[in-house]
Amino acid sequence: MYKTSQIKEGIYYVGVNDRTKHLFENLWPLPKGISYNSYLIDDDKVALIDTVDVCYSEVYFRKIRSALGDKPIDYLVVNHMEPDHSGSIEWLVNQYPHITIIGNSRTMDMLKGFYGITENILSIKDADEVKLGKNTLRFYLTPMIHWPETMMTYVPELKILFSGDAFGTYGSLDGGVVDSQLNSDGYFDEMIRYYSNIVGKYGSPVQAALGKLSGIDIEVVCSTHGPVWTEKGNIEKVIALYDKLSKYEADKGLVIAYGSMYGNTEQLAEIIAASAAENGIKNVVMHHVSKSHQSDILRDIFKYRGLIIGSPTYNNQLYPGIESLISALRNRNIKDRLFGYFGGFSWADASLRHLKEFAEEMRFDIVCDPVSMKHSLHADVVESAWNLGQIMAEKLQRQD
Ligand SMILES: Cc1cc2nc3c(=O)[nH]c(=O)nc-3n(C[C@H](O)[C@H](O)[C@H](O)COP(=O)(O)O)c2cc1C
Repeated sequence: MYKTSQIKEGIYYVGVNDRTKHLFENLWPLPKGISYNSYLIDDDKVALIDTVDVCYSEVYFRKIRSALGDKPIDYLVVNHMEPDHSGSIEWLVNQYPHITIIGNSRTMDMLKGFYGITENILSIKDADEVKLGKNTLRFYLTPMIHWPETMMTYVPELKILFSGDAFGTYGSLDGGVVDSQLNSDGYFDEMIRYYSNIVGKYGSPVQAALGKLSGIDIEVVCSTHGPVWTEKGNIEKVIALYDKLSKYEADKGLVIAYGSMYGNTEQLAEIIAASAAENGIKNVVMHHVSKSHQSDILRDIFKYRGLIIGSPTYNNQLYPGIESLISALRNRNIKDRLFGYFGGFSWADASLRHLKEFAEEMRFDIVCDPVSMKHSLHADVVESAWNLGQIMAEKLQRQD
């Protein structure tokens, strides 16, 4: 038996915590675990919103049973088909053979492809409604947050939005499920990391979705990962955060991401950072790409407006970790950054050429000429590194 959390009258949390997986999508570290959230609406008709990762089907089923007893489930709403949410669908259909699965046309294609399900399905269109009894399910298609079938489900009577992955965070739910029951401070930084890792490419679809939701009165946000947001300040905060991140707007601060094998490029990075600090930038975050996980570097680049990248020339290319980072930034269409770059070489420079091409392609605002270092730090190189940090700081200060 479980004591299932009630979020509002008749709305139960039946999600699970995963504290064993190391990497989400086998890519992104989970130092504090993750939750897969699913919700049960117990009305005249019973609806389940999303499921959980297949590894947790058993405990999920026990949670549902604790809330519902032998009562059947009428509907499963699939807001998102990614397997961390759809993984228990096949299993659920075996337990509840008469359940009707609600999704949109893109969902149906995936249900068939992933799980061979073609029967007992209800394909809805944008703004369609399904009446449960006291409550109504209204569906909003919000494609490409971050898959094509993604949608959200709103219950107007309770002003609850089941938002899918939007507004989700890494981090398990330790004790409380609802923000008012837990200390939510640490989740906001994890929400930015989650956004930058998973959703970051899709700024325009997020803006379209926010536009669609703007006329809706929302008192509770039930995402598929992390806390349920109920407190007034928090709901505004998470929506504002998504608005800001999806417009690629950022705070005053500087990320210096660099690679270095023997420390020369690293010393250049140190000088640039010291200069930026001396010129008033308190938020300076340095990432050695071989040490910091890309997940954290992306989070900080989404957070801060200033970006300086440094790389030694490596077999006529960029340092591999820098190559990988700029590929991730390209993939996410990161925009509107104040940009500087620096590089080292010993016989024929290539890193600055590659970084220049990257900056121009991304239409970054290049703050000044790059810093080029042959072999090691000489006085003129130190001078131009200091200059780069100073100009970056001055441009960031003007952002106020
Ligand atoms: C595996 C390897 C490949 C390199 N390839 C080049 C190259 O193609 N062109 C070049 O001018 N220098 C090349 N270098 C030299 C480094 O770019 C140069 O020494 C740089 O200053 C090293 O910076 P670091 O001290 O921060 O590691 C290479 C060095 C290594 C170890």
